[in-house]
Amino acid sequence: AAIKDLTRKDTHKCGIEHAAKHGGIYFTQIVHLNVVVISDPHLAAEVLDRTKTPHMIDKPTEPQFYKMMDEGTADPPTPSLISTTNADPYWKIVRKGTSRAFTVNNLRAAFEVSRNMSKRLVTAVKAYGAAKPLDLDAVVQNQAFDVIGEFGFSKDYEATKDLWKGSGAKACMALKNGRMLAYQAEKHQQSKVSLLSIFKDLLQEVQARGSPAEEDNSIAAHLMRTRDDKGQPIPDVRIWSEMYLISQHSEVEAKVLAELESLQLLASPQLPSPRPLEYADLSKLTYLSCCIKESMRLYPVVPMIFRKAMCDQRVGGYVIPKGAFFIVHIMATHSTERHWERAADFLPERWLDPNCEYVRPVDPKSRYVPTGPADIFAADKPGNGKTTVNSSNGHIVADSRAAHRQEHKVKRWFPYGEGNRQCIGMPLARVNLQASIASLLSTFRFKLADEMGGVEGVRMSECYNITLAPEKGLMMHCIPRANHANT
Ligand code: HEM
Repeated sequence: AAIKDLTRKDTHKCGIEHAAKHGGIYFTQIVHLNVVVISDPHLAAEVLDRTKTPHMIDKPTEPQFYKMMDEGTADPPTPSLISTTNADPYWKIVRKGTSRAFTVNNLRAAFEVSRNMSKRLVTAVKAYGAAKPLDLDAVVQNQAFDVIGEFGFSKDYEATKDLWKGSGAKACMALKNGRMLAYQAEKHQQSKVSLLSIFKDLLQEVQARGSPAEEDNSIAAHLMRTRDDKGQPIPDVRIWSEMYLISQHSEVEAKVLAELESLQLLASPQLPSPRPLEYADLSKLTYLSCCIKESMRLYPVVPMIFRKAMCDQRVGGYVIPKGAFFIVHIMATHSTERHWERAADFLPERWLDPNCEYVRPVDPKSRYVPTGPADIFAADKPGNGKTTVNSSNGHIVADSRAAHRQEHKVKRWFPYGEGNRQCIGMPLARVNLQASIASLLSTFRFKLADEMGGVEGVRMSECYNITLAPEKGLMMHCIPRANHANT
């Protein structure tokens, strides 16, 4: 069944279906790989535990996991920041260097870039008109591509200017296609060549600029400044779900609009040009922020992440042998009935509770208890998760961290991952999501195109290519609010 699952375009849904049947941890075999799939938040926390991951659990290097990504970004294929192992000293150096670009101080600059690119997108979508449906998934990716290009590398790709024919839009498309998995290998091969040339050109351009100025805070500048331990320089992201979900829930949309209107940010026939969005507005858009979190719960952009056991592991009372793989199934964790009330429903209000992202500590049901069928590796099963294996001598030792975790908050929502490999671009992604969605929603009303086949059709078109997206785009009519009453 696992091979059949793997060739499904919506292979992410298999993990959700199996988790519903087998629970928060189950074993499967994918080709010849032993894989443990996890969707219980406590067990996910154990696997992604920052103190454990550096040496006991690491990124897998087997070609089944990141080959496509590494091939598309370097020739010869080289592990990128996302696929390097913790054990590789290069990862630590690049992570440290790159993270300097994402400081809180730099977020204002990120907001400026995001606002400018959102403005451009609004202009391009207006010019396109409301009569023909537009692939909203593609155009918001163009916006994100421009933001990352400008904020990260001081490079304006202009993907948001000419949404389809421009060189930036083509580069963005190559990036999208470059992620294609095994069942679309041919498409991936075609994109690989163009993808490689995009990265090569960008690198040449950045190098040709010479040493970055002191005030230059871009990712490129920080990478150029980064040195390894010998003092040598180092060798040579989407938001479709939010727009869709908000547009499908009129009561939610009404609340978002009321929030935008209260801040004079909503376009209408009476106010065709509302005031521009400011950085300070982001923290006031509370309900919009709830909508974004709820969308990322139901449609996490990265539905699963991968790890490998570097030595025997004890997870949730099971002994997982060295060499086994973990899939931490973010999407299944986000949608399990065991941990979420009305898990399948889009309910932004739940996020008004500041503790919504954590497992309810008082709920005894929320603690994972190992049961029969998933007990594949149960050579030793104390069932309390309070022990672990010492990596240096292989001895089982008391795990004070696990006990500590039980008393502290465990996340049931982690769309950006968790632990030492958590998404480094999270601060930028958060600002850009809020700014771009606020800009689009304040200007347009969105209507799902008939060809999408309604809510059911959208659900059926979900496609997993490392990230999650509707297979043939998200076709929507974008109707300017300035021409129509906001009803
Ligand atoms: C909505 C937007 C985004 C989501 C949901 C997202 C999600 C994720 C997740 C789940 C991981 C962890 C992978 C793992 O643990 O195996 C990750 C890693 C990463 N992300 Fe993002 N990401 C987003 C945007 C961005 C942006 C805008 C950037 C950069 C400009 C970025 C750069 C990275 C990098 C470099 C890593 C690897 C970090 C490492 O392994 O040390 N991401 N992302």
